Amino acid sequence: MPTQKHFIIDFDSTFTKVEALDVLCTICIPDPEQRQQTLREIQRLTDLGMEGEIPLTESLERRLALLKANRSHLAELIRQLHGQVSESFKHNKAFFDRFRDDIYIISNGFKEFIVPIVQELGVKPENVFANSFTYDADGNITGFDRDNVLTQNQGKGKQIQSLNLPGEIYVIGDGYTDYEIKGAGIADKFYAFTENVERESVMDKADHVTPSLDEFLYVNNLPSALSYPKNRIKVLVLEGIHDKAIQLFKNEGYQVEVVSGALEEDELCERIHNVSILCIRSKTQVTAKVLENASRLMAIGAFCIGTNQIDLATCTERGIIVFNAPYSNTRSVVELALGEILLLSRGIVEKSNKLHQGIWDKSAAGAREIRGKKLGIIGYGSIGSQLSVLAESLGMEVYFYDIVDKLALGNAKVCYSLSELLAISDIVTLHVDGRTENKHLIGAQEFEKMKLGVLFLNLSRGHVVDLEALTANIQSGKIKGCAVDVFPYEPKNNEELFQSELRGLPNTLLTPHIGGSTEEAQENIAQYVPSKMIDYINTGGSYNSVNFPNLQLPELRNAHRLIHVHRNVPGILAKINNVLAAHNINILGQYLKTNETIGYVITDVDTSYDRTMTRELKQIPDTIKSRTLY
Ligand SMILES: NC(=O)c1ccc[n+]([C@@H]2O[C@H](COP(=O)([O-])OP(=O)(O)OC[C@H]3O[C@@H](n4cnc5c(N)ncnc54)[C@H](O)[C@@H]3O)[C@@H](O)[C@H]2O)c1
Ligand SMILES: O=C(O)CC[C@@H](O)C(=O)O
Repeated sequence: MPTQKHFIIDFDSTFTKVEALDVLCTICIPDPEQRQQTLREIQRLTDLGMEGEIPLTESLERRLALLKANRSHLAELIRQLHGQVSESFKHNKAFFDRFRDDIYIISNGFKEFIVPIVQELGVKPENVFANSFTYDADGNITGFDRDNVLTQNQGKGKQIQSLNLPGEIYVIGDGYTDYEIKGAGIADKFYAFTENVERESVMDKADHVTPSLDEFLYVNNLPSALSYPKNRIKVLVLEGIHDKAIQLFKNEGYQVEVVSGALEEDELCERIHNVSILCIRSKTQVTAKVLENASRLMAIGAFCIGTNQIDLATCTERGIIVFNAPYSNTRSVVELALGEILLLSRGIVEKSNKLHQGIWDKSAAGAREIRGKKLGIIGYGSIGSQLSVLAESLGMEVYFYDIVDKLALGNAKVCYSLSELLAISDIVTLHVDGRTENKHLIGAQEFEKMKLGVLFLNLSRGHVVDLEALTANIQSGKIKGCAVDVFPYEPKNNEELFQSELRGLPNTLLTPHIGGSTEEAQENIAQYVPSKMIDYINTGGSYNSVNFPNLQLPELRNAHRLIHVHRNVPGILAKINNVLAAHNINILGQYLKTNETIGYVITDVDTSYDRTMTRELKQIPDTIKSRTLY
């Protein structure tokens, strides 16, 4: 017969996100300034009591004296506390139902407000042990019932002892008085609960730090609302990604580690072992070697457009999904390109540099309007085509070349070869993607084909242009003005020196890969990419991923979802269904999509089944990854 388990749960900052007396303070002190002052003092006294610095009775006495609360305030307090139950408690109602008889709330708070709140999750009122207020004739709260054992030193332990509970006792709480129960040898295990507050002195003493009730249930093999505790999902965020992304991951309950710059291959290999989600921009190279070290990696987010820095083929073979932000910074790049075209046409770099040296060079020589000039766009994708529209609206004549048939927007004219475009354009601007075949797409021969005095821009990828040839053509005067935002090697952070043959060349605008670096774009990206990754973790949805077959999935309701990624070989779907049939499992919905490398099958099933089935799914030959969601 399994040993009976009893669960002792603290109330303030554990069952609820807040300390009830803090909330009471905001209700019963009307003057804002006095309220703030009192609140600060109350919080200080709470911490002193919770960390074991002063006796809890003293902390309680001093807080109540400051509050000057009345019985009439309690209804509003209870109303507000109803909305403050800890998230992981709320979604684990099934645990509270199943262990109704074995769950106890033992708190140094007050029964008057604890009972109505914990009853919401089905805790029995007779299993709540807490203090009670004392009142005067006008209903003012004067103190607390001194005969209650909870007012004594080690009161919680004494209370539990008096219950004579057979079996194992587990305590979950955030305060020193919760640890004391275990310290006095009355409980078997103490779990420091950190979903709402983290107290080092309490965490140090815990058998296990539990950032949520899900984690507690997971480590104790108890029924949980989630298939996997979110706090076990580690996110590594590199390259100065916008804070909004970090916040979104934290809100989900993930553990987030942030590094401001990029990491070299060996460093990344070291740090990626326990990482489930990797977030990068354009600098970090995610190589096959990195991926070999990433046994837990589920998803990579490229917080940019380009994904050429990621070994996509290996990611796919390993069942690692990749997302990017294909449109979030398009407008920013287009605006920079346009601004640079205007500045270069007027020779503003030279003029500005000279004036900084005190040289007044007021002349129109070589300065041109962009109206009526021929703009040649190489790569007519999201950026190229948007630039085409804006450039036309400024009166430019637009030509474009793309290796794929593209619909010309407005009056833009298609060129059928790169040579044709190079020969016709007054300004050449590069907006191709970073595929390896595009290395040195523009070199000596291509510069040769351009007009004398051409303006040249590269805001796509560094390796697309042969820099030696570019330098020679700027020095010779063939290129009259040039703007470069991307380089074959880019510093990994703002501390590293930028070395390039382009430094110091005339009428050459150099920018540190900031085409997409506007606050608007970075914020958009930081919203878009995490939302895709979180959706993939929570539902299996792969819509708009770079390398997975794209599946948009219905919400999971009263079902478990089996996610299976496998090599794209014949017969896997049949094998999955054979396993399910052998276990007599009812399929509620099934979705399959494949690409050249992998198949992606999602199966929603009834929730009661023999859990050994999931092991059998993993053992199907050619399985890459398999997980269950609920
Ligand atoms: N500087 C920055 O900060 C910044 C910001 C965003 C994007 N980018 C880069 O800009 C480039 C374009 O981005 P996008 O969103 O428009 O990409 P996109 O994929 O929408 O468009 C790229 C286009 O280039 C075409 N193409 C590829 N190779 C070609 C070739 N050899 N000749 C002609 N056409 C070719 C493709 O067919 C496609 O139409 C990418 O390299 C991206 O990484 C840079
Ligand atoms: O922000 C970055 O690092 C890259 C920006 C840009 O090159 C992109 O691919 O979106």
